[in-house]
Amino acid sequence: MGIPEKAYFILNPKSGVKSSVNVPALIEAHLDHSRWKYELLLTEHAGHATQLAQEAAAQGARLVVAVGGDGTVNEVARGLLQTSAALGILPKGSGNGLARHLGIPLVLPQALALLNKPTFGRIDSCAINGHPFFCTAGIGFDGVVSSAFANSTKRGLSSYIQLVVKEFRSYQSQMATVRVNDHELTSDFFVVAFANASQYGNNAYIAPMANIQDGLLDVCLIRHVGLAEALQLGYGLLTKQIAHSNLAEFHTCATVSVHSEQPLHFHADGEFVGLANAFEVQMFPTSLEVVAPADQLI
Ligand SMILES: Nc1ncnc2c1ncn2[C@@H]1O[C@H](COP(=O)(O)OP(=O)(O)OP(=O)(O)O)[C@@H](O)[C@H]1O
Repeated sequence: MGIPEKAYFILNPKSGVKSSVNVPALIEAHLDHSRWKYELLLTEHAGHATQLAQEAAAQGARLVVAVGGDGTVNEVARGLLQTSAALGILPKGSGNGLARHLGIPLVLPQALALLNKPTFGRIDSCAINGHPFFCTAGIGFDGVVSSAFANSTKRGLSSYIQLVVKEFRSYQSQMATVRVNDHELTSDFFVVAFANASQYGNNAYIAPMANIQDGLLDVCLIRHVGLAEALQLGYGLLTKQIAHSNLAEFHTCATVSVHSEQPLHFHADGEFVGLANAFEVQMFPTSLEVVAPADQLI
C-alpha cells in the first residue's frame, strides 16, 4: 500500500439546509485513512475558502474538497486553478449544481467512498468579467434573483421559488446586444445564461446538452416573457426540455460579449456579482482537475 496523500476539506458551516449533519464525524468515519492524510478547515467568512484552497495547494495537497454548495465549490475551485491539486466535492448546499452535473453522490458517505477510490479528470472553467465560474453564470432575471437571494435569510427550495415568483412580478426585461459567433442579436432579454455545466442546481437544466469538457460555452438566450411563458420555461427547466422550447435559443462558442444601455444584474455560480453594462465571458478549456465518477469523465 502507498503512502497516504494530502487532502484538505474546506467546510462552509453556513451552507445548506441540513445543518444537523455532523460532517467532521462523517469524514473521520468514512474516509480511507490509508489513502488520504487529511485536514479539516472551516471557513470564517465569504471568500475565505479561496484563500484556504490556495494555501492547501501550496502545502502540497493532492486533493482539496469543497464541503458546501455551489458558492463554496466556486471559491475553492478558483483557488485551485493553475495548481496541481484536484477539486473534490462533498455536496452540502441547497442546489449542488456542479456536484449533480458531475454525478457526485449527494449522500455524503457515498461521496466519501468516491474520494477513497478517486478517478481524476479535467473540466473547463469560465469567467464573466473576470469572475470565475464552473457551473453557470447569467445576466438579467437570474442575476436579479441571485441578488434577492443574497439579501434573504431564508434558504431551501420552497423559499427560493417564492422569491422567484415575487421578483418576476416586478421584473422589466432590458434591451441588450449579444455578440456570439460573429452574430449580433439585439432584443429585450429576460435572461442571457452561460452554461459550462448543464444545470443551475436542484436539477433545473438551463442547457441540458452542455458538456463540461468540450471547451465550449452553451449560451441560452431567453427573450421577454409573460407569465404563461415563464411557467412553460420553469417546466422546461425541471423536465430537461428547455432546448425543445421555442422560448429559448442556444449557441455554443468559446467567447461571448453582451452590451446594454441600462446596467444589468449578473451572477457567477448563483452568487450575485454586481451590475454592469458590458460583459465578456471567456472559456478556459480543461483548466481544473476534479474527482468524479469514472463514467462521467472522458
Ligand atoms: N463562515 C462563513 N460565514 C458566512 N458566510 C460564509 C462563510 N463561509 C462561506 N460563506 C459564504 O456562504 C455563501 C453560501 O455558500 P454555498 O453556496 O456553499 O451554500 P448554499 O447557498 O447553501 O448552497 P447552494 O449554492 O448549492 O444553493 C457563499 O457565498 C460563501 O461565500
